[in-house]
Amino acid sequence: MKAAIGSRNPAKVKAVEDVIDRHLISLTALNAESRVSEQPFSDEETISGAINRASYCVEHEKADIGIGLEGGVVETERGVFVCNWGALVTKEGETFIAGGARIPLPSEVADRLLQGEELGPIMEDFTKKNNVRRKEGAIGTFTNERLVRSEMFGHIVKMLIGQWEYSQEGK
Ligand SMILES: O=P(O)(O)OP(=O)(O)OP(=O)(O)OC[C@H]1O[C@@H](n2cnc3c(O)ncnc32)[C@H](O)[C@@H]1O
Ligand SMILES: [Mg+2]
Repeated sequence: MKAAIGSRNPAKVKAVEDVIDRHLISLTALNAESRVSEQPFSDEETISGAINRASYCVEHEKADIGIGLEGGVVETERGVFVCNWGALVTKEGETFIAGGARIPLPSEVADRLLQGEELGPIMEDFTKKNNVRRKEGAIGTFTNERLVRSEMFGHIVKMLIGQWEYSQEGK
């Protein structure tokens, strides 16, 4: 069984490596097109990005299962929240989706997002650290690293693989 993850971001690749059984499933990581904005601004756009990445893996990498993980933000009456979505697409054409933990962003960060900046660079400025998005992520920074980006994506991957396994039972 061949799986592919549609990103080379270590926070995303680690999430999949931590969950799948590498004895049963081989894993390739590739930069898949999300075909949404660099900074998705709604659940729907973020879900589309995740599905597009997962489908790209099945089409271009001939994977049995493609996994797409996408980060975005959503504007609510209680502020701008980080949102994260994952999709698993099978070569048979089934699609499973799952959403991740979300927290509100501080107003300094939210204001810059609303002015059109991307969360990745904003986080580097805010923390004075490089590559936050490839490491702890915004979710890690603002939870005092009690929940880092790879673990948050790991929850999503568990929910994706679990739904796919459940659908296989009795087949
Ligand atoms: O290489 P890819 O897979 O694209 O990984 P990415 O870090 O760019 O992640 P996404 O494209 O899924 O995220 C969309 C945007 O939101 C930013 N972003 C999302 N979550 C973040 C986080 O937890 N910390 C920092 N930046 C984040 C990211 O830098 C992008 O600008
Ligand atoms: Mg990106």
